[in-house]
Amino acid sequence: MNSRQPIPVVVLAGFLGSGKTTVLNHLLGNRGGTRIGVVVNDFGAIEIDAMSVAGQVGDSMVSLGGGCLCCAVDGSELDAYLEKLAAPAHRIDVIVIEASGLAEPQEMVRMLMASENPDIRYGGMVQVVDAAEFDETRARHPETDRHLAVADLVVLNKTDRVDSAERARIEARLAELCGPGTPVVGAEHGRIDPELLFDRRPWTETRGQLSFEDLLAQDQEPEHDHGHDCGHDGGHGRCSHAHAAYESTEFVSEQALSPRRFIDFLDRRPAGLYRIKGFVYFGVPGHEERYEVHAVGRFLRFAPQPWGRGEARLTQLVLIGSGTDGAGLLAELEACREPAPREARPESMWGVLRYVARPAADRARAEVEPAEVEPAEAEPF
Ligand SMILES: Nc1nc2c(ncn2[C@@H]2O[C@H](COP(=O)(O)OP(=O)(O)OP(=O)(O)O)[C@@H](O)[C@H]2O)c(=O)[nH]1
Repeated sequence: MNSRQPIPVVVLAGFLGSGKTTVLNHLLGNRGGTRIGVVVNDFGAIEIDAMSVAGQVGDSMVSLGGGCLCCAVDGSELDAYLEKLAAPAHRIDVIVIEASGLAEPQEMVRMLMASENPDIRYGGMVQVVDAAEFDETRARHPETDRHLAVADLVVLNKTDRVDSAERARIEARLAELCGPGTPVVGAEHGRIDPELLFDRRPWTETRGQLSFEDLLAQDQEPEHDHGHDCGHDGGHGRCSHAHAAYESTEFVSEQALSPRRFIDFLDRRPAGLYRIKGFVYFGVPGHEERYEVHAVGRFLRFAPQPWGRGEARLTQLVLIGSGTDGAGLLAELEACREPAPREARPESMWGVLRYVARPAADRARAEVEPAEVEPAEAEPF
């Protein structure tokens, strides 16, 4: 069995100076043992300290050390660089593209969705917004509103530069401009929880030979020995970040979940629920695989995969959010349990299958807008 999963590619967009590079540097500096591939259009923009020890890998690609590779591209080269970054030898877990200057974010998303590269999959679009320049940016760049409408997650950055009344006004405006239920995460200096975008592995998982830089980073981040510092200790734990408070709710079920009820739950998920990850067992005849689920904001994907040999048929989910009602979410998930999955009709899977990435050939033909492939509502049947 080929255990290699396609690498998620997250698009980080936002207007000039909104803080994309700051967010990126924060993600790189707090990635735990996760190996990140970064695509930027200008190395100069990356300020991470590791650049000082960066080694050249060749072909405009540099190693940022400790599991990060970075390449600088223009739009036409993107596919080629994604292919290079996704090469198994690099063991990259997630790729982040800083979209500015490369292409319109929609174009980027379309390109990723049409990509024939089986080693990557589109992983959602994050739009960074400068709180202090909100009105000016919209006035100068009317396309901002279009970008916000297709974002899966919005980072309202530079919240230190506005007072609470102004922040509330911007958040209310964003709620109108963004797609229904799109989460808006406030941040100072781009400090968002990396877990909102990708899984952070424990250091030990990806550490082969310890490099000097690995040791240095571990020294600086002693809390990373469990892979993250969010106090995700099962149940409904509060995160201990000084900059933001996120809660993590975990759900495990030995019983299958009803696809219809689960899709209904996902369609109704509150905007404060920023991320869902894990896998689901539906057990519907013909669809007994392990369905990996990945949601970033409104972005939602399922990926069916075979179960490992002897692996228990379980559903295991982690839900990360802010201001979420953990007990309420668990109660809703409990209500999704299905005691008799084998009696379910195959059509009951349609709602789930709509979120499974289709083969590249189909995707290229479809020429769809992101909003159309991430419908907000389940199929009525
Ligand atoms: N006060 C304040 N400044 C910030 C914050 N985030 C970023 N900055 C500053 O804003 C400036 C622009 O940040 P960048 O991260 O370079 O923004 P960018 O979107 O990558 O910019 P371009 O690459 O030019 O599009 C830098 O001087 C940052 O230090 C924040 O939350 N608060």
